[in-house]
Amino acid sequence: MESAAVKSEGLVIPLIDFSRFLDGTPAQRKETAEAILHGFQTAGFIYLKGLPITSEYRKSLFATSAKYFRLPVETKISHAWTTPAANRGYSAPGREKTTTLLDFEDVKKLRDAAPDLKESLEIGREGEVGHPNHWPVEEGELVGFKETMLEFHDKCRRLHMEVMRAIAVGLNIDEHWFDNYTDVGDNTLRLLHYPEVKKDVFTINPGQVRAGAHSDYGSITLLFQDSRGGLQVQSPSGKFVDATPIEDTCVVNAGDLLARWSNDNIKSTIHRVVEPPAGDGDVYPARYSIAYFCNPNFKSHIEAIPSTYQTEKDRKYPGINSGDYLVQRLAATY
Ligand SMILES: O=C(O)CCC(=O)C(=O)O
Ligand SMILES: [Fe+2]
Repeated sequence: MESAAVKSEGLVIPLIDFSRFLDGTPAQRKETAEAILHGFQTAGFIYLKGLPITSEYRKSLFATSAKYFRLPVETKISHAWTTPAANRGYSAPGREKTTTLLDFEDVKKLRDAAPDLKESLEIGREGEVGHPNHWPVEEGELVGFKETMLEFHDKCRRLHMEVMRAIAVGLNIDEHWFDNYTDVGDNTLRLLHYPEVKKDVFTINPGQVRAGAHSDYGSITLLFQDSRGGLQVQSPSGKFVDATPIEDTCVVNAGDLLARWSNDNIKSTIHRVVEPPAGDGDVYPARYSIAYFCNPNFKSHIEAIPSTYQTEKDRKYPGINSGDYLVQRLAATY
């Protein structure tokens, strides 16, 4: 059943057992779908447990990610991130600055003052014409890397479709309404590594964070975090609240395009990553997370979902192409 994973400063993030949607009775499915929609409408964030992802699988995935980040930086740079349209490859520390600013020059200033302390690898849909993934060479510890990541990409593609089905049930529209918008899997798997860092880096520069405050761009994000902590979500009053790691759960948050698609019925909430709770010693240990950014198929035309408005004049936004919207958002932050 449902309980609160986070409850602070007016922010309530529910913890929901997704197996009750996937395998439950019709009544359990409906109840779970309503809880999920309610979480997205109020916090913009939920935690899901009971996922078809075992803890062994998850451990092995994080171990594979850590092996990738152990590669020498020159090797990683050889398959670097290139353009917003491709959105694939390696980003070295300081490359991307996540922010709520939309102007490239404003973002640049902020990045120069307090670069994000993270590195990442973006993996897009394998086979997207014109945009090959930038795979590391498979040798040594990295043998099997591509297969592991593509398998996980597909598991998450299915999970995205199921979460959108839950949203549809919650909204009282056809359960499969979103299927034609989510089946292609134009989603991005992002491995993230926040390297070990001296504690005084944060005290010397009070603006320093591991990842700057931002909202995500797409439909939903599936976020798998390790046990370190540091993720924070903005409360209705503007305070940042810890979204503490809970074993074997996935944090799911709605993105800006889903907020727009739902006529602002669903919230895309600002979040960031700061230093974890202080432990002993003069360094904060490394943190790993794996984010899967889900999007409506890039070819989709996004217009207010039925049931999220009453009359034509209640529609807040004109229609927009999903792929164009996302590329425009990515272009500001790199
Ligand atoms: O690493 C995390 O926990 C959050 C990362 C994130 O919000 C992002 O990459 O959009
Ligand atoms: Fe994010």
